[in-house]
Amino acid sequence: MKKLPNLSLYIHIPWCSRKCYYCDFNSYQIKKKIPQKKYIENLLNDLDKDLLIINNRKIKSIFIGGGTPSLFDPEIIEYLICHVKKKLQVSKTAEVTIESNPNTIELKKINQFIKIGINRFSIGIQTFNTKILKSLGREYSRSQVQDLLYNISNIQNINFNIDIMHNLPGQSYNNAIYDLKKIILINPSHISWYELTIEPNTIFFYKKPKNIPNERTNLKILKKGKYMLEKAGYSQYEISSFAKPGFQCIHNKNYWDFNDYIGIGCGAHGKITQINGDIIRTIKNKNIDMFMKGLYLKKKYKIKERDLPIEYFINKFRLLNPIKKICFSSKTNIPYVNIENKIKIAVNQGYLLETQFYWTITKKGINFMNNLLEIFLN
Ligand SMILES: C[S@@+](CC[C@H](N)C(=O)[O-])C[C@H]1O[C@@H](n2cnc3c(N)ncnc32)[C@H](O)[C@@H]1O
Ligand SMILES: C[S@@+](CC[C@H](N)C(=O)[O-])C[C@H]1O[C@@H](n2cnc3c(N)ncnc32)[C@H](O)[C@@H]1O
Ligand code: SF4
Repeated sequence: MKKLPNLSLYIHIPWCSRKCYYCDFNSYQIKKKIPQKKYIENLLNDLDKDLLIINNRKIKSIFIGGGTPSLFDPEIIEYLICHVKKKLQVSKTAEVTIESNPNTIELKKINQFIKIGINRFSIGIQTFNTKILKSLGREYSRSQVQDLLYNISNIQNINFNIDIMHNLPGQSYNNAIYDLKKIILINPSHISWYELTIEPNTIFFYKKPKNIPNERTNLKILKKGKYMLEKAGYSQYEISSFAKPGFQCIHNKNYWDFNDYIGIGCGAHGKITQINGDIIRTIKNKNIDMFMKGLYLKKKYKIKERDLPIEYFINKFRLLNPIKKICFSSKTNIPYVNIENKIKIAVNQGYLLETQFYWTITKKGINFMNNLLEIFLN
């Protein structure tokens, strides 16, 4: 029987204390008390439906993302994890992440989460500059951030990630480098350094910030930032991800390696390969009220063969390292000859290097990723 790809579980919690102006993730500002228990029951029912298509496979990682899942009580998250483990075989060494931001988590909560089996924390800081934070629609006090980061970095052997952003409104070269310097001093095991993108359906899309750094400044920030991160022992293994040795994010890497994942919760998506080679995409309802009424599934379909190369490369190219050619066929079930011509075009245009066993993305390919990916559009 054909070996199926690794499988992970993504759990979406869609509430936030407020909605940031740049964010297009499926998240909603809390208006009344969150019906935590009711939502978790629905998550578990949603999972039951997906169990039918996963063939009893073992789960290698769990990611509780959002939104802001740390808004939930640890007892409720414990109930969730406990029941997930009854329904699925979760590997004993599974990475279990929870996302948080500084105004929804403190030392006591971190310790409670550790006790119930969370072994990776992801904290969204974005920037230390209060003025810039405000312009993003985010607010937390300086002492909240300082206390949290001091406390978490003093927990022995803790695995934690910090999200920060650059290319922010009003952010100078010095501001951006100062943020990175501060993060490096805190010494997290993982840093996600995102460039702000203006996404449709966000406040920034309708009211574009005027004072975003120009391209020259942004390139300077990127060059210096990467140098600082590498010098501090973080190696870049994905466009925006930097990790200390042994701390690459197993869950996110699973996506980029085009492996499988179950996605439960409002707006979550999943990708699940079947024994016959079909790759099934699931997309859950984004609307909380509909989800709570048991209308979990929005769409479920077999990914068309003609769409698989672009889906594969959108993920794989993010990892920047050489791609083993045989992996393409083993993950997509498409013979290599089907994409041979497109690869030739990408090589001729200088976006890819091809050797007997590998494809490697060039500097030009990284800088003009969209042009490279366009070649694989059918
Ligand atoms: C979905 S959020 C969840 C984390 C948590 N709610 C928080 O904001 O701290 C994950 C991360 O995505 C990044 N992000 C969200 N929107 C972005 C955008 N438009 N451009 C770049 N990064 C973005 C932010 O760094 C954020 O921390
Ligand atoms: C942008 S990444 C941030 C990861 C973080 N930097 C880390 O290293 O842990 C995480 C976000 O992606 C989104 N996400 C990930 N997997 C998803 C899925 N299967 N369905 C829907 N959203 C997903 C969620 O909004 C989640 O908060
Ligand atoms: S960035 Fe995080 S806190 Fe802000 S709206 Fe998005 S999910 Fe919520």
